[in-house]
Formats: sequence, C-alpha cells, structure tokens
Amino acid sequence: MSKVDPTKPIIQVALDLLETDRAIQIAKESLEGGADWLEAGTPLIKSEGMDVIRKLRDAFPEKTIIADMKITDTGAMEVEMGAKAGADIIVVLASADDSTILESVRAARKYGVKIMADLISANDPVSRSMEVEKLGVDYINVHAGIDQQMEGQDSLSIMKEVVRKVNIPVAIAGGLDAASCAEAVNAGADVVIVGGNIVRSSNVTASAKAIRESVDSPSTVQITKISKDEEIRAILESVSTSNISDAMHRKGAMQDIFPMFEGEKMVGTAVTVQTFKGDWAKAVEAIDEAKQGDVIVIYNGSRHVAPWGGLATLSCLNKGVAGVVIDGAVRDIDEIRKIGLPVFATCHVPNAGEPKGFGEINSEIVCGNQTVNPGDYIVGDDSGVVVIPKERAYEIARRAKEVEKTEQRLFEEIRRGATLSEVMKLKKWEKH
Ligand SMILES: O=C([C@H](O)CO)[C@H](O)[C@H](O)COP(=O)(O)O
Repeated sequence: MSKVDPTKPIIQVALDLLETDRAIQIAKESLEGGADWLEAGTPLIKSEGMDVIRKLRDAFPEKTIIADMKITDTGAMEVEMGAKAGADIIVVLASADDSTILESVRAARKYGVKIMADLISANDPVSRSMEVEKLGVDYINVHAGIDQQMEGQDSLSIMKEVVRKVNIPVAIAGGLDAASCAEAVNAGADVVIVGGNIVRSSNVTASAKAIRESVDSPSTVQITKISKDEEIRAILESVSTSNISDAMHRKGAMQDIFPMFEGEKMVGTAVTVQTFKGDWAKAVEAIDEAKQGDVIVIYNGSRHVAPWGGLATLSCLNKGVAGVVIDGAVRDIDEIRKIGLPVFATCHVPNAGEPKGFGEINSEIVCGNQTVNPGDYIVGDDSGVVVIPKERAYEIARRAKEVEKTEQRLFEEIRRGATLSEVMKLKKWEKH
C-alpha cells in the first residue's frame, strides 16, 4: 500500500533525452497524458548542464521537478546547484559514501529540497535502503538501470522487500510499462518512474495516459507471463534488421544475402548446414532436424548451382520452419513466392546439384561472412539478414526495441515538419 496516497500514485516521467527543447515538448505531452512529476534525466543534465533545470522550472512553474544528478561525491555542493537551479527533489546514489549522503541531506534541509536515494547497483539494496533512511533521505528509488534491464534485471522483487523495510515513500524505475507499473503499484510503490516507454513513444500523450490508467486502476491490468524465448521472438518480430544492426553497433549483418522476394519477415533459431558446391543432400536433410520456429542457415558457396528450391521449401512448411538463408544460390523462385516461406540467398539460378551427402548439420558455419552457431537467432526482412549470438539474444532484442522506440519518436518529430539533422542537432554533435 502506498505511503503517500494509495488512491493516486505518482507518475514521474524521466526525460532521458539530450536536448532541452525536445525535453520541454515531450514533458508537455506527458503532462497532457497525466504524468505528475518531471525528471531531468541524467543524460539530459550531462548534455545541457543545470540550465535544463532552470528551463524546466520556467516552463513548468507549478510542477515538481526532479534533478536526476546521481550524486556520488561533494553532496552539499551538488545539492546546492540543483536546488538553486529550481529542482524540488535531487537524486543521490544510495551507494555513495555515508558522508556524501549526510552532506546531501544537510544541504537539502538548508535549501528546502528533498533527497531521493537511488539504489541502482547497490550491493545489498534492501539493507542499504534502511541505512539511507536513517541518514535522512526523503525517498528511496529501487532502480534497475537501462543497461541492467537489457540483460534481464528488473526492480520489482527488490522493491517488494524494500517497501516492507522502510517508512519513507518508495519509487521504482527500470523499463516500466503500463503492466509493470500496475504490478509495482499493487506491490506498494508510491512513485513510478517511467522513461523510455513514455518519452520515446511516437505518441507520448497516449503512452502517458495508458500508464495513468494502469496506475490508477492497477487491479484491472492483465499481467501475462511468457518464456524468455517467447519474449525474444516477440520483440524480434516487432523490430527491423536495421534496428538490430544499430543495437549491435553494426555487427551481425550478413553480407551479400538478399530476400528472394519482398515483404517477408523471418525470425527464428538457426539450424546450421555446411555443404559444398553442387551438393544439396545436407541442406535438405536439415529440414528433418529442424523444429517449429527454426531457420535453416546454409553455407554452400556456389553462385551457379543451387542447393535449394521449391520442393525443399514446401517440405519446410510441414515442419513449421520459419525461413531459409543460403550463402549461395536458390532456384524455383516463382514456386517459393507462391509457397510464401521467407528465403534469403546470394542469388538465383535454375541449376540444381546432386544429393552427394558431404558436409555437416548443426556445426559452426560462416554464412554471409558472419559466424553462425546452432540456436543463434536469425532475423530477416527487406533490408537483409542479421545473426544474433544466442548468448546475447535477450539483451540485443531489448536494445533493438529501444532503438526502434527512439526512431518512432524521431519519425513523429520529422512528420511534424522538422528535418532529421534539425531534430538530432547534427551540427552540435559533430566531433570537435
Ligand atoms: O535513471 C534512469 C537511467 O539511469 C538513465 O539515466 C532512467 O531515467 C530510469 O531508468 C527510467 O527510465 P526507463 O528505465 O527507460 O523507464
């Protein structure tokens, strides 16, 4: 049960952006959707300095403004900066030394502001929450950082313990959406801090409104739990290969592999095939090894003799195979188009080889100049094919989703009349 007002938990929107003018516009749209508090996010403060707090204060004189400074040292000096710039609540790292927290609290009392202690990366967050409460902080934030979220960490289970141990209001942050906000409120969160799922949405007001509704009526929100693999596949279905390439810092894209017809999306886990020029046996036998939702990834190496065609493609449908990638040629494009299974290859030719039987199924291969291991996630669309190592699949999927969200918001701002370089302030961010 919330310690502040159980009927109206607070929505704090984290303006994790780089530019003041975009932050102010997005803040306005979030408030229209029902957000309560405005947070100058850490990246925004680093990019624009304390001036962004002054500008937020001028633009929103009545609103509670949080400066997410994540103070680690010189507590008094930094709290003074935040307070004099116009913040109401200043964020100190709970993992900072006790001396820094005490100095922050003393300065906060002097300047009439409050302190929120952020438990991000604290060694023993539950014990530390009790310690920082004793040191005098006003709020605790149980927080899974953005990089931590990408690796699957979340803050809800820790928050459930923290709310039982402290008497001050508890905030929660870490990739919250409408459903997880409802869960957090049900578990006793007083403040839900939402960044990406509001500020990078193409419709900020609607996203804030959805969070407002779930926070105000948390018991009506349906929570569905799915497996990691289902979650990875669902995210990869919703993003593009370009989003994934950005998330992988331009690694993972196969070279010289193209869709054989357009408009097909393919997501699945690799069954790998090493075969040889003019030999199609292993490529076709791999269909029998494949499970529902697999992608058959073949190295063949010939541009002139195809190890794959229409009959093999039709066989894939019977096994629920999600698609085929061939470093080499494919034939029967007209049949494959009718069958509708996504097939990606180097080129197409009419010639087939023979079923000689050389090669391996499910060994490490190189396809399109990328190493592919069995079980790696393979995604294809009109831009090409990317391979995601299975060990990093969840993280890359989550990061690709963040890339997609950022782009959706940029699309929206360009649609309103700006150009890409204006929105991104390209000149300002060129290397000095
Ligand atoms: O504090 C945050 C992070 O460390 C970057 O500064 C975020 O504002 C916080 O995690 C909320 O953002 P989302 O996780 O994107 O909801």
